[in-house]
Amino acid sequence: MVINETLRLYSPVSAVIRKVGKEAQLGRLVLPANMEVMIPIMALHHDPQLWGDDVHLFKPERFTEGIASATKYNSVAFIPFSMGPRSCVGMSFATTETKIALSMILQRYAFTLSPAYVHAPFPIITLQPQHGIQVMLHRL
Ligand code: HEM
Repeated sequence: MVINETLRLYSPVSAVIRKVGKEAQLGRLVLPANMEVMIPIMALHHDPQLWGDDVHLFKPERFTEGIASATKYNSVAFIPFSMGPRSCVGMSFATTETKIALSMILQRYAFTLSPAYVHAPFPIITLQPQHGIQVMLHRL
């Protein structure tokens, strides 16, 4: 739940681009062949119509009943790893690695943000903390 909520609010990849293979109808739009379409992952993850008025709050409990329930069964509302045949091949690896790293840290330390921390998510190819993330570790 914490990992999903982090990926929602701070999606490392903020958008993906796809090329239209052959002319296609998308709702009222006709997309010509070869047109490039940007899918704004970050905007979808921050859309109050999809997530509610508390969209900007960090609330891992949104995912208590899983992703399908959190997105009200709208499969494009949460796509940090993109979707379809060219979605991220590293998804399971990245998620497992994050769980292992977090559990190794939390078995040994409690941590809080340093007062020096300045919240400044900044997209440079991937989303990054502009001034780093200063934390204070407390050995358990
Ligand atoms: C939290 C971590 C990660 C996120 C959020 C992420 C997200 C994404 C996204 C959104 C795409 C689609 C990009 C596009 O179509 O333009 C992608 C593709 C890809 N990712 Fe990741 N990724 C992560 C970690 C990893 C890791 C750890 C690996 C390798 C071990 C990896 C390997 C790849 C590869 C090879 C593709 C291209 C797949 C293709 O085009 O068929 N990713 N990733």
